Amino acid sequence: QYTVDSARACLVRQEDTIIFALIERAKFPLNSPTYNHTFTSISQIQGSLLHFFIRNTEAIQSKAGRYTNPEEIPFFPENLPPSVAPYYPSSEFLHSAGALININKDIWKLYFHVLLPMFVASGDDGNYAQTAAADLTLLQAISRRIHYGRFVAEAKFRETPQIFESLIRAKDRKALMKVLTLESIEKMVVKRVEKKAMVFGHEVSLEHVKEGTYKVDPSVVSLLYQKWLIPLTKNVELEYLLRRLD
Ligand SMILES: O=C(O)C(=O)C[C@]1(C(=O)O)C=C[C@@H](O)C=C1
Repeated sequence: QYTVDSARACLVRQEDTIIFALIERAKFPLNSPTYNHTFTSISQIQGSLLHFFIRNTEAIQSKAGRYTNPEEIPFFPENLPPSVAPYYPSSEFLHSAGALININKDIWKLYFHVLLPMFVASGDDGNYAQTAAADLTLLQAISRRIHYGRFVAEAKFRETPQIFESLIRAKDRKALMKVLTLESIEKMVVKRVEKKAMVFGHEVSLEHVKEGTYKVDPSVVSLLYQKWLIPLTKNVELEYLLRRLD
């Protein structure tokens, strides 16, 4: 079962996943042909190599059961094949109306237009398939983190329903956002991810740990959390709560 504390612990663990995924994507330059809709001339591939890669990977993952887990949300939910994996009964923690919140289209646009240019170098090294794979891993990690706001919100609601119910009925977004916001925790998250990016991103050899060079810029990681990941998680929390009494 989820509690506010266990949900927070999960967000902390997801930081590791996101930072390693950032490091893996930052290994490659922008590699813009990956995203070019006219680059692939093979008739089997329609659209960009990235679209081809992600649609097909999501189809396989869907068959293998990835999206039977409510923590996972696909980027292309249209026409996904059903899971063929054995059914595993999971407890239904989320309220059904809010469980369906999906802001992956916004995350997609944000990722390619704003985030990616912040932490990859310009250039082209020809590793387009590897680039698409690294993008998908990172997009999935970011999407899971932001949509995890549904679980955080449900846990908060269950701990103190009396605080939330009247605000939800009044659709008082401003007051709800105020209750959901804990500035001290946000500051801690932003500082911690910067530190993790330093620790995980060091060049390590047997002789020494090289100071001052990082595989992904720690200040970019903290900015990413401060400006986008935390605010979007809070938006998901808010939208979830607004549907909580439906
Ligand atoms: O820890 C919480 O209470 C959350 O709601 C998560 C989170 C975050 O995104 O990290 C979001 C809002 C709070 O202001 C603090 C942190």
